[in-house]
Amino acid sequence: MPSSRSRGQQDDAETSWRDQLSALRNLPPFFRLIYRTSPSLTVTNVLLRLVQSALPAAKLYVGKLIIDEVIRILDAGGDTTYLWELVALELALFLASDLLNRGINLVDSLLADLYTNQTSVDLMRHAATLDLYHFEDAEFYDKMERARRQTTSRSTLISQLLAQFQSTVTLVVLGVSVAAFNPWLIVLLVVAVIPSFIQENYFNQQVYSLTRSWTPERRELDYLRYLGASDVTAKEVKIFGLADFITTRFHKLSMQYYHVNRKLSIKRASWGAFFSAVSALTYYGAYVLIIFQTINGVITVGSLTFLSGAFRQMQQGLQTVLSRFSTIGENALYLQDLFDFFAIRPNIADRPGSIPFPTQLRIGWEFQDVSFKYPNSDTYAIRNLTFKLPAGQKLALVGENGAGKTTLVKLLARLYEPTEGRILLDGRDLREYELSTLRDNVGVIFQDFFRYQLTARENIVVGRVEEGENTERIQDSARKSLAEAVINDLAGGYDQLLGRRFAGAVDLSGGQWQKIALARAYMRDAQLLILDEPTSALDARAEYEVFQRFTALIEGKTAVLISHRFSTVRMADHILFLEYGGLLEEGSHEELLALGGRYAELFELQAAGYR
Ligand SMILES: Nc1ncnc2c1ncn2[C@@H]1O[C@H](COP(=O)(O)OP(=O)(O)OP(=O)(O)O)[C@@H](O)[C@H]1O
Repeated sequence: MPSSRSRGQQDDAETSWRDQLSALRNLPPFFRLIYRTSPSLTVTNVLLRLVQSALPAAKLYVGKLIIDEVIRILDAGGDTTYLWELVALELALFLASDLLNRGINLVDSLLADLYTNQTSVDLMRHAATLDLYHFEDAEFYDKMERARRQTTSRSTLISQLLAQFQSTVTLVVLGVSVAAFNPWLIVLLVVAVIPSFIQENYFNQQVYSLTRSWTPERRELDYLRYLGASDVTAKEVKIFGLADFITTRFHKLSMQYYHVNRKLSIKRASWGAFFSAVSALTYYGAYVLIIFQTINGVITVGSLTFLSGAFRQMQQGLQTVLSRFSTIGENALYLQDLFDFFAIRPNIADRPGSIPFPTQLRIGWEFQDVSFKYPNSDTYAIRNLTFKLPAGQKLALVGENGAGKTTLVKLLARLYEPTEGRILLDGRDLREYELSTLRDNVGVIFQDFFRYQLTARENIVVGRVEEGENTERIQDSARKSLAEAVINDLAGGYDQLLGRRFAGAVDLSGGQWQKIALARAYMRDAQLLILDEPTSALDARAEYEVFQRFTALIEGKTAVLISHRFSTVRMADHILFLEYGGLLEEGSHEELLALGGRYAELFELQAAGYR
């Protein structure tokens, strides 16, 4: 995959410190998201951490007082009450710190769980508002994939962010008390930690660039993993003997990733070791300085333990704060993906002043010189199409594979909008109607309808979830679509779990699935019903029966049928014959036969096959 590699390397160079710093601007909206998830947990968390952050300095200071008091008693003797009070106080501080830590961890994990749930819901809701073409676009898919990862992995950012706040307060408290004894210790501290921070930050940013630039490959790896081990593909993998093909491809790609990643990890570990040695040296430098001061009588032995303890804690604390700062910066960069995803707006949306779909169609639909190009394609899928679909008419679409039948259906349902020309509904542009009522009134069963791994009943109910409790309607729909016989044969009847994914589920044949999916069409009160070849797996007689019932049962409603079987197509009032996205012939079955054109030719071809 040479092209994507070179693109990846370009990304490497592009993701700079500046990106990371500017990504920090994502933190306030992120914090608002956390707060919105649970205001009470967020406030509790901050308060607990605030108290906790004062404890390290307090514990060290009480330790100092204890040592000084012990030395005083050793030198001069006297009452030990004060000493025991100090010991009791240190114990209390220790217990409080442990308790606070547990409280903080608990609140952190509760908050993270709630946040993950909330963002997952937000993500699904937002995805539902987007245009169909977004999902057919690879770049969008990468973005969505990255955003999806954010919903779970970003929950650790919550505790990082709050811990950062806590550590900073701890550092300030320790810093003020150390500076009171010897300000030079602070300078030493900063000198020791800054270079290590810079290297840490550099490598974090490298890892981010690497992960990001490998998104397409990681998606491919996920896909290969799915191909290699999934119920859906198992059959073909066996028949075609694809296991080796898939695993070799997976292995090759995963090793490529492993090698670049290993190189970076080794570099990171080596530099990390070097800087940690520098840290150790400065710590002992400071230690020697404090020991000299104690020997010279400038400070007490208690202060020696306080200062060396505080210095070590500050050094570790500062290192943690700085490296966490770069992890936060890196996480904030990832957060950008989530916010970018939420910023995508659908093009197909209600316009100001949109009107509800007519309760009763008067005129019907009209295509006026409609042309359409898929956003990612240079060629027209529909070309200069002009035709009328009067209210109540049963229209059939015929044409060879790729002629544009499904595309025309997508335009009718406004899943896409024409690139040129207009689609009118009762004399007004389709875009003037509210999307929600349009979707309620246009029911489509696609050839690649979805097989939900749910119960038979739920598989029908998805046609109109509002009617989920209406058993009569569900059974009626099943009867109309010929699914009733299929369901009656199932051990669990309507409550039988279908598919292969879950335990106790029963899989159906292609034709049986189609009958169930067709029942969805009858669940709706839609004014336009479209069947886009959902009957291809039915035998010829069953398809004939299904369509005959369909046209009779939806009497008075407008319908569009797509089928490659002429025995079915001839039932329609009007037929459009499409070729290369354009209209080649149109008329009733008899008219088209009389015309003696392509329709007649293909009809004869099929009829001859049956003779
Ligand atoms: N999502 C898409 N992005 C880009 N091009 C597409 C997309 N879907 C379809 N096309 C192209 O648009 C043209 C029309 O496809 P369409 O699916 O409408 O044909 P069809 O008549 O329904 O075919 P079939 O009988 O095989 O179902 C084809 O050339 C196809 O390659």
